[in-house]
Amino acid sequence: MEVVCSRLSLFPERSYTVTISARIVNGVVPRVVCSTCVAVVKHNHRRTSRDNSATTSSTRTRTGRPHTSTTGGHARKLNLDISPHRAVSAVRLMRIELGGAFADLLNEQGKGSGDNEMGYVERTLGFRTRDLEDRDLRLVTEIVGGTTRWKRYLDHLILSLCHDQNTIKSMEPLLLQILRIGFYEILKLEMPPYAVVDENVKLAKAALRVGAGNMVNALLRKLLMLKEKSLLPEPKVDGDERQRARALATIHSHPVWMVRRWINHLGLDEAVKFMTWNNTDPGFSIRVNLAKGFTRPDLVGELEKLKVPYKLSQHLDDFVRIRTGMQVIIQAGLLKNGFCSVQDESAGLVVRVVDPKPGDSIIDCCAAPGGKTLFMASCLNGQGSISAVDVNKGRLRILKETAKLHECDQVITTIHADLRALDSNILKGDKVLLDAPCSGLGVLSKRADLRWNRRLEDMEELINLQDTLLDSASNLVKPGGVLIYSTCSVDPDENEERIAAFLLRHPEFCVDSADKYVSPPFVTEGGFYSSSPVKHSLDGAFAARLLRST
Ligand SMILES: C[S@@+](CC[C@H](N)C(=O)[O-])C[C@H]1O[C@@H](n2cnc3c(N)ncnc32)[C@H](O)[C@@H]1O
Repeated sequence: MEVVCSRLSLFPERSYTVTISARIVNGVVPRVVCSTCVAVVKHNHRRTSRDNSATTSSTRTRTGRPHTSTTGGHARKLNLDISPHRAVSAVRLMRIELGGAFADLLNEQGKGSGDNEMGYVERTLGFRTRDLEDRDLRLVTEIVGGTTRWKRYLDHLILSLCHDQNTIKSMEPLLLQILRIGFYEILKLEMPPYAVVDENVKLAKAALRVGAGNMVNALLRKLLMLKEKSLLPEPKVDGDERQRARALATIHSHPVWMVRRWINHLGLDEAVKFMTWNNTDPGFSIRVNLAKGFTRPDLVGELEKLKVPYKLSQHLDDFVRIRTGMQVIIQAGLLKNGFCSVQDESAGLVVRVVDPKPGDSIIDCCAAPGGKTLFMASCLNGQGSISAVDVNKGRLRILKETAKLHECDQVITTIHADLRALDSNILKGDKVLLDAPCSGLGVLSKRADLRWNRRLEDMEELINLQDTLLDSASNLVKPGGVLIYSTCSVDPDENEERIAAFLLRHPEFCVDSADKYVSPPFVTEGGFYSSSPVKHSLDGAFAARLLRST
């Protein structure tokens, strides 16, 4: 029996196998929700059980478009009216929001995640638009990153502008993404407002139905009107500590628990500066690969040829900073050829704290995907060894392949193992780096969705793991050797507190100040390396050098 999904019309060209449990009464076919839409909805945790049940007799979507295609048929709809960057952004945002569920549905078509973006658009939105140009790609990156970061704030405004407070909860996932894109473009990007309204209305009509387009039109116009009159419904920062944190969390679009934590650790002003940093578009640093004989002047020459603006790093000789032009660098093949890699200077400075020298035997305990391993290997100049340990086989494979590409594989041995189970009688090193799994709270500007995936409960779990891994890593250090503990977090519980607890358990270790390895602005009172987004305009990172006496 051909079944028509009455729910989301997200996947108009798919055919479905659906088990209908409702009975046909008086010849009326019950309205059904296809398994695909149910899966999407379930993963969004937004549906009530009422929505998943068969209710009425309609057999068409609200556009009147059947939600099935003729079996095996691929009637392509070409819609050149739709701006491709918005269509791609909406699909990417669906993938971020619905995670594995949505990606799996896309892959069900037998096409992996490497498939091109327009294929995704076609399968999920139901039409083809023109291919992305470089400018579109830049816009996709900007819109997807920005909309993801500002999600809490955008949802607050969408909710405030809807008459019914439940509207946002029951809203179709795709409609919500289109609204967020429109709100973000109007509020945070300097885009011509009426074009934004027009384009997002067209997208909603083509991908969903006319009614969805009308809703987008009404809400975006209302937003424009309120913005022009400076009447946006902003939360007020007053009340008790919790209420103030809630308001700040909405204004700066972060989870409440993070805001409370930062106000405690940093004070209000610094916490606000930190959130502002997390919401800015990150620049990137590029490290040249000396192991391949490619030098910073070589990279500068290439960037000038490609007309990519750059600045030389003030902290590291092998690094340059760029704000734009990453696509151009990728297309020129500079990364694919192994001439350079993307690495934040904050991570490069951790390697400076390790201080790898030709002849060293180094163990990198949590090595994959290998950013620090490769930088350390390039410092060895072909002499010495790095044992790169990681529990994640896939990520370790990437490390191995990249090491080959970077021509520094001769000094690297990969070891697929859980550090906690590694035999310390077999493996010992002069320098042991533990770049521990952490909350990543120092890299929130680069990883737009991370703030929404981390929970307060994760912190305790991570702290316990960090303690256990520190104990295991310490067993691998030769007497007279050094243990370096690092994170990409700015949270004292994951940094200074872990070292203090470790030193109590291990009196055979003492702190070796980082001031011999990095410049004074990066050295804390306790002798640790710490980079701060607010102070140094770099990602947040931490490293402690601990000398073993016996
Ligand atoms: C912060 S990442 C390391 C990043 C890496 N050092 C770099 O610079 O590219 C943490 C790594 O720890 C690994 N890991 C987590 N638990 C582990 C364990 N018990 N044993 C070994 N590796 C582990 C994860 O698989 C992950 O690759």
